[in-house]
Amino acid sequence: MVWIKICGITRDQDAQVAVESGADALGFVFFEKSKRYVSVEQAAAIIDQLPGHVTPVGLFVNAQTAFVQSLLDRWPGLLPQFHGDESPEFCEQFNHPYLRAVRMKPDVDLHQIAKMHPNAQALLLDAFKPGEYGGTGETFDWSQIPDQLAKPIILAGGLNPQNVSLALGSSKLYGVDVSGGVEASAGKKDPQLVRQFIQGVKGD
Ligand SMILES: O=C(O)c1ccccc1N[C@@H]1O[C@H](COP(=O)(O)O)[C@@H](O)[C@H]1O
Repeated sequence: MVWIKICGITRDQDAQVAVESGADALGFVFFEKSKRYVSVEQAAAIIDQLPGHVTPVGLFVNAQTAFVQSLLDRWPGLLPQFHGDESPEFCEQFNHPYLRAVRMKPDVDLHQIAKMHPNAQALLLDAFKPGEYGGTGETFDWSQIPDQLAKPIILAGGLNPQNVSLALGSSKLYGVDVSGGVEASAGKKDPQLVRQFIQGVKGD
C-alpha cells in the first residue's frame, strides 16, 4: 500500500474527509509565510482528535530548535517534515524520525542526502522553484527519481487526482503527498478532490 499524506490542513472538516477517505498522514504547516499556515493551537484542535493510526506531520521551514522540540514534547507521535535549508545536524539533533524534503534541482545527489540523514524516515521529493520553499503546485521531472535509494521516497509537488496514477506508475514510491492539488482555495480542501486523490492512489 502506498502511504498517503494530505498536507496543508487548516480546518477540522478537511481533516475528517481525509481521514474517512483513508489518508495515512495529515500535514500542518508551521511556517508563518505560508498561505496554509496554522498556529499551534489551531493545529491542536485537529491533532488531538485524530485517530491513532493517522500520523500528524509538522511542516517546518528553518524553524528554531526550541519550537520544534516543544511540539515533539507535546505530540511524541508528530513526524517533523523539514522543508527549508535545515542542515543534517539540525534535523538529526532531535533523535526522532523525520521527513527530509528535497527540492529537486537538476544536479541533486539523493544518495548523498540519504546518507547524511540517518534518522530520516523518508526523503520527500518536491519541485524546485527559485525563491519558494514548497507548496508551489508544480511537478518536477520524475525520471530524476532513482530506482534504488537507501531511504524510502515520498513524491510531492504538483500532484492531483489526474496525475497521481501516472506518478505511481513511473517510479517506485513509498508514499505520495499533496496539498494544492486537492484545494478549493488556499488552505481549504475540496472534499471531492481529496476523495478522488485517495481513491486514485488506492485504485478504488
Ligand atoms: O504548502 C505550503 O505552503 C508550503 C510552504 C513551504 C514549504 C512547503 C509547503 N508545502 C509542501 O510542498 C509540497 C508540495 O505541495 P503541492 O502539492 O505542490 O501544493 C507538499 O509537501 C506540501 O506540503
